[in-house]
Amino acid sequence: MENQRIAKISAHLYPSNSQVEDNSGLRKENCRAKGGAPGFKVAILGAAGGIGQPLALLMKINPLVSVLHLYDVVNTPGVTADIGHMDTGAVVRGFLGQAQLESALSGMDLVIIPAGVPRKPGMTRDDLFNINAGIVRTLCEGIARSCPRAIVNLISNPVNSTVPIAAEVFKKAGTYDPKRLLGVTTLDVVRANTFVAEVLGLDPREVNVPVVGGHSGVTILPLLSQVKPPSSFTQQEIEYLTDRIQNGGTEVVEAKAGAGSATLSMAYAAVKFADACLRGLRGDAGVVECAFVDSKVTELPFFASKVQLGRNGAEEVYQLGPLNEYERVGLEKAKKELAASIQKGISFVRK
Ligand SMILES: NC(=O)c1ccc[n+]([C@@H]2O[C@H](COP(=O)([O-])OP(=O)(O)OC[C@H]3O[C@@H](n4cnc5c(N)ncnc54)[C@H](O)[C@@H]3O)[C@@H](O)[C@H]2O)c1
Ligand SMILES: O=C(O)C[C@H](O)C(=O)O
Repeated sequence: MENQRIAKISAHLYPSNSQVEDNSGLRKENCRAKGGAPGFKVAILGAAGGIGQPLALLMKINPLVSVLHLYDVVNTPGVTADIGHMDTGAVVRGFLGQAQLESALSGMDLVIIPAGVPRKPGMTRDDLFNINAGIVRTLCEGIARSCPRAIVNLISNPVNSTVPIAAEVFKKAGTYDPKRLLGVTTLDVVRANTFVAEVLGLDPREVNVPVVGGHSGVTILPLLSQVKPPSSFTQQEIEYLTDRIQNGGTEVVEAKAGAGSATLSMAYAAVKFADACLRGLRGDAGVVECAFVDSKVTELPFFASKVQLGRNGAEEVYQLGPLNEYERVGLEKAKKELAASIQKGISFVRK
């Protein structure tokens, strides 16, 4: 019933998914456009949300994007109308509700997923599992049907479990390509760069901190011994920075006091990562970012580390490099928690 109502509203709002208004009498097919500009086709699932809206805005500005599909179960007509008026290259189309998921996904090169509920103070990311696991499963089933070769950037929490869920869905459908599924941990790197730069008195744009493991509490493992430019830290600085990076998400959740979690810095991080994926797809050399991927770096089936992005997604997953004693202890803690979260995701689909 609800789906029918949404489909009806949507058909009215998007008669041909044209950017040209019907009420002028001028229809898309009567315009002089010769087809899309060169570039990649990108879909955002959860595009009307706190992350989705600024992410859509930033992707509309990205010169590598020719077509931008905005999908959500609410509010995409308004977001699409608004963003569609920006005089940048990408053509924007909106899709509302499950009935339009297939159209939203068909032909996409990159799918970014920030759909799902965010934390409130006092919650862990794992507390989101019960709601977000089902959302991610449904969306990934759609990807397996409509764009099985797309690169997938998964943002929805808990990332340590939603990436294994997505992998299981794709395996079930026979479409799993481990290189094409990437859990987005860029916000941890963005935060680490910011906090380390502050301590060292540097410009954050000059700093690069590898952050490995996963995306929750102790699974977020900054490798301060590998910071670029090479830097040394006191033990007090190491403990302060590790704690702040691991709890950066909670810092924002508490500051927002019930109004959600990081959205603006996350949209920035998501675009940074998506842009790297698109440059990789284009064939640029030397595009390296941290991401939570199918991995043989540890005994765990998934792990975040530096990956080389190319025409096929995560083409090379890099080893961790030399760790100091503090980082080795942190790695053991991270692996213990990660193992349980990964298994929880796998069991959700296999049960
Ligand atoms: N990976 C990271 O670093 C990171 C950072 C910040 C937030 N997150 C996570 O991202 C998710 C979204 O956060 P937010 O602040 O944008 O939340 P939000 O509630 O503001 O937006 C979520 C959007 O998802 C939509 N949605 C719900 N079910 C859907 C479905 N089945 N299909 C499509 N869309 C659906 C909602 O309608 C809403 O518009 C949360 O799970 C949050 O924890 C991850
Ligand atoms: O902390 C959260 O719940 C959202 C996100 O994972 C973050 O790191 O900001």
